[in-house]
Amino acid sequence: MAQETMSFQTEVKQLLQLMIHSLYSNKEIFLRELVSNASDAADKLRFEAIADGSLLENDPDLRIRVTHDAAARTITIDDNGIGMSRDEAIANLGTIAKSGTRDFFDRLSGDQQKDAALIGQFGVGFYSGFIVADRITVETRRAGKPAAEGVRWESAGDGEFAIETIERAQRGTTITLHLRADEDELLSSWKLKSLIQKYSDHIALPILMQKEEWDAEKSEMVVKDEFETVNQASALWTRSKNDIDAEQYTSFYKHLAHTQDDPLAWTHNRVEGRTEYTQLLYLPSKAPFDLWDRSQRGGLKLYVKRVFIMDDAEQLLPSYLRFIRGVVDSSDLPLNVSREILQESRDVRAIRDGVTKRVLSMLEELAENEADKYATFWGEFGQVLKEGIGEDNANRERLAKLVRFSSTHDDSDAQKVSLAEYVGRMKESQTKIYYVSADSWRAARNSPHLEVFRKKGIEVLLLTDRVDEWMLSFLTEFEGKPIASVARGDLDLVPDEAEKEVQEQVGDALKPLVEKAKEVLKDKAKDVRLTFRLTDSPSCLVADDGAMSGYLQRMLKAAGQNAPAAQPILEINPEHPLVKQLSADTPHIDDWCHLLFDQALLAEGGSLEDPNAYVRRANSLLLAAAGK
Ligand SMILES: Nc1ncnc2c1ncn2[C@@H]1O[C@H](COP(=O)(O)OP(=O)(O)OP(=O)(O)O)[C@@H](O)[C@H]1O
Repeated sequence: MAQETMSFQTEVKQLLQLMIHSLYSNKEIFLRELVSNASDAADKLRFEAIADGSLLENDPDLRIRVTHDAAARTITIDDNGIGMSRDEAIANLGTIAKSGTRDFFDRLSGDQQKDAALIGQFGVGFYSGFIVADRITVETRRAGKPAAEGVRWESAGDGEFAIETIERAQRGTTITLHLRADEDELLSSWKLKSLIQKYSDHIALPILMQKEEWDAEKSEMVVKDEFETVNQASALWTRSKNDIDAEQYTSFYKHLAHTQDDPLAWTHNRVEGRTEYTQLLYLPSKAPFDLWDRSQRGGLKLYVKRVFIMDDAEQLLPSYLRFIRGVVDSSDLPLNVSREILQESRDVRAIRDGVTKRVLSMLEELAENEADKYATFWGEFGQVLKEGIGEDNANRERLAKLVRFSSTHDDSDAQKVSLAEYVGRMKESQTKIYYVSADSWRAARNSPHLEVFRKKGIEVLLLTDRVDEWMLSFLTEFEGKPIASVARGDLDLVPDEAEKEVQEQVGDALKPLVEKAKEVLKDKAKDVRLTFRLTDSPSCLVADDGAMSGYLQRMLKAAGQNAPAAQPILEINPEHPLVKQLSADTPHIDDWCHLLFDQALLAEGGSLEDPNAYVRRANSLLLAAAGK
């Protein structure tokens, strides 16, 4: 077929512009990206060859070759992997197939380091070749297709590419980079080798380069025809821990997670017994952009006896650990395992339990020994881990120890306090762990419900994450201490004798006022009672024991769910100067009662059903106070 010229998808054009101009300081990544694609292509072939051995033709030893030609000023990356058909080449090298393209552009920050990290996450690796090349030629043939169905693709990265059918004996893909004028530095075996060792050492496939030898006569290095392997070429996780240094672990992680960031921690071990597997699990230091999308696949790469089977094997991890990256290599699963089979398999369940335990141990160790790193982890992934309290019955207790809160103890919005620490600081007479929830840290901290706790010096946890209330519906106690909302039910803060006496007297005196308020507010409040939990506020709302707090009701409503409407209880502070002015027959007492209720609702972040009525009442009371 004759040569055809086609246009890149608009996004590719934009991406190329961006790549060439803003990633220049990171240009070395091109080799890592192209080698990584070649390695993926070999994995795909090995996988397809399980079902159809003939795909390997007469060339079963998979490898990558990296060569350069100083005279032609080219670098070539050649693999004998799966290759591409004409249609695949057009689709893969002319568009950005992944749906996240728009997201990619939305997320560009202008910061070169950060943008470079995004490139990997969004799978636009191939185009990075254009950072150093002003023309790229790809010659390829899909495994299983005849030699006559080879393909040549070529582009100068300027908006168009040419494609034609060629005769190609060799299966797989050869990518030739025609270097830009100022990239001569790359035309050196030493340079290329050091880049491979820096970025691609962990690739399980041999990466071959031509040998070079010193020629005394010419007094220069000469390139031989013979090839040698320049990387370790064994899957990192199959090697013994003692033979792997931190840098190798880190570089493998970067390859796996498509990121430039170092991991926070990792754990690597072989599990023996009824189900045998090797696991290498990493804790990232940064949350990916799609962490909140629970439908997003996430998880581990699955290998069976070193053969790559699938990415994102989500069955190997519970969803609340979806931020973990890593590899599981099983000795027991069949090579032709599918996602459906994974769901059913007992071995997979055993692996999933094992992986979960391992991750929890890693987190426990971090929390115990490396507080700074644990704080980083918590900041990035704490909210996701909290989902585990609801989802993972078996590990709930372990997870409860890992959860961190902000609290009135250190008066900071950083979530640093563990339940164990809280319990350690509990007052002698205190029987419960107290918390308050609100939309923001500031609102929680200023909640009227906290007033009595401040007075008594009792610590209260400040909950502001959306998952918190949901989580606590599963976590009702810790080390035998009930966890209780300060806004729900009766507080069991035992008053001392003197307080009790005063309370009884005041209670009797204000009975008529309380009865009046009950009657006036019968459509709004389930009950009205006096409270001694407030100092600075005249009133507050509490939920009945067992009922949902106002905050949770509002949250569910905002999420479009039907929250059962439960009326709150209005509590009035008899010590407040405003309340002290009131009695059942104060003029406008109905308006005063509504005002006490509406103010309490506003103070806890709620919204009024009839704001107009509130304004009218407040104004008429202000006018009355002004004597008008
Ligand atoms: N050497 C190769 N052999 C076969 N197919 C390839 C090769 N290089 C690239 N491709 C195909 O082109 C596609 C696009 O490659 P590109 O590097 O841009 O993104 P990706 O590999 O899908 O994503 P990521 O870089 O995140 O892994 C690949 O998914 C693959 O299908």
